[in-house]
Amino acid sequence: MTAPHRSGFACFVGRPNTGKSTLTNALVGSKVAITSSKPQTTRHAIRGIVQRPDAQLIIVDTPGLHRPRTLLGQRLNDVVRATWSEVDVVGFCVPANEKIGPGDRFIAAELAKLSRHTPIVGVVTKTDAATKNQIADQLVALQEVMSFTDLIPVSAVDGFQVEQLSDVLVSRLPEGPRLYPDGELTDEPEATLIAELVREAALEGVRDELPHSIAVTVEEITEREDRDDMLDIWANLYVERDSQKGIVLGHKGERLKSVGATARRQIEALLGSKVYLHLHVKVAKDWQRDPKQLRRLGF
Ligand SMILES: Nc1nc2c(ncn2[C@@H]2O[C@H](COP(=O)(O)OP(=O)(O)OP(=O)(O)O)[C@@H](O)[C@H]2O)c(=O)[nH]1
Repeated sequence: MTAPHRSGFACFVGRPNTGKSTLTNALVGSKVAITSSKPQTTRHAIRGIVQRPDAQLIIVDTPGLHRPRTLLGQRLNDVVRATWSEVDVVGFCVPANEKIGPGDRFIAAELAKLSRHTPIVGVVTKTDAATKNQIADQLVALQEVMSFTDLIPVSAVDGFQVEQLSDVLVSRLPEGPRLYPDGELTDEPEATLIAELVREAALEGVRDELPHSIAVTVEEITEREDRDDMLDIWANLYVERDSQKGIVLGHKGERLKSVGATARRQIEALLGSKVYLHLHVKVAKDWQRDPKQLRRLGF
């Protein structure tokens, strides 16, 4: 009897520089390609898809969890937690060659709340950069921070146990068919979050005039061909009536310009990349009362 096919979502969490991206690439097996096709099953950014004969493992991205200092910081943390609670398995990454610190403990405390519903796999990364004793000590130390369903040391650089990690993650997925067509590797950056940032900026100062009339869609995100540190983002800002369009645009479009500038700065902070924001205002008549429009706007 062959094993049932499994499919589902995983994400890696951990302090910056703990090797999450490199590990994702090692698991996926080739550089993550960017396609424009929008996944239907998740609103989160897809980092890569591990295609195996027996399983499809979709690795999603989360922005880092921070000690929140601002409302936006709290919002971002909410997004992170929402992602964690929607995946089938979480990998908590801690490098073998660095002492476990307060940053790791902060994340572990958050993850512990999740562990009743979601399996958490402890991943000791960068084993190639540590001695056998260091690795053993780190496994013990990590186990003392919180309890895991599995604990595994890996190296994305020399490939040590990458296959085994893939097996462990897959074993935690539910049975199910492929969710994406073969060969499709998708990377949808935080489109939902970007739309939220634009909406926030647009509502600043005019909340009373445009209570709930604004919706934002992110139509496309592309990398500039001639430079890899610049993203072009096309977003539409929908209002319900022509009169509201004037409010959003402001005198000679000045208001929209400043909304765009505010949103751009926040998006750049979020993505860690320079951004050119192409922002267009459109009227979608009475969209709040039109189910078809609502669906199109992501509600
Ligand atoms: N020696 C060694 N270095 C690694 C390994 N994996 C990642 N690195 C290095 O560690 C650094 C951080 O790796 P990333 O994969 O970018 O880490 P990350 O956790 O995704 O970082 P953030 O995006 O900042 O959260 C890079 O310089 C990598 O080359 C590994 O298995 N062994």
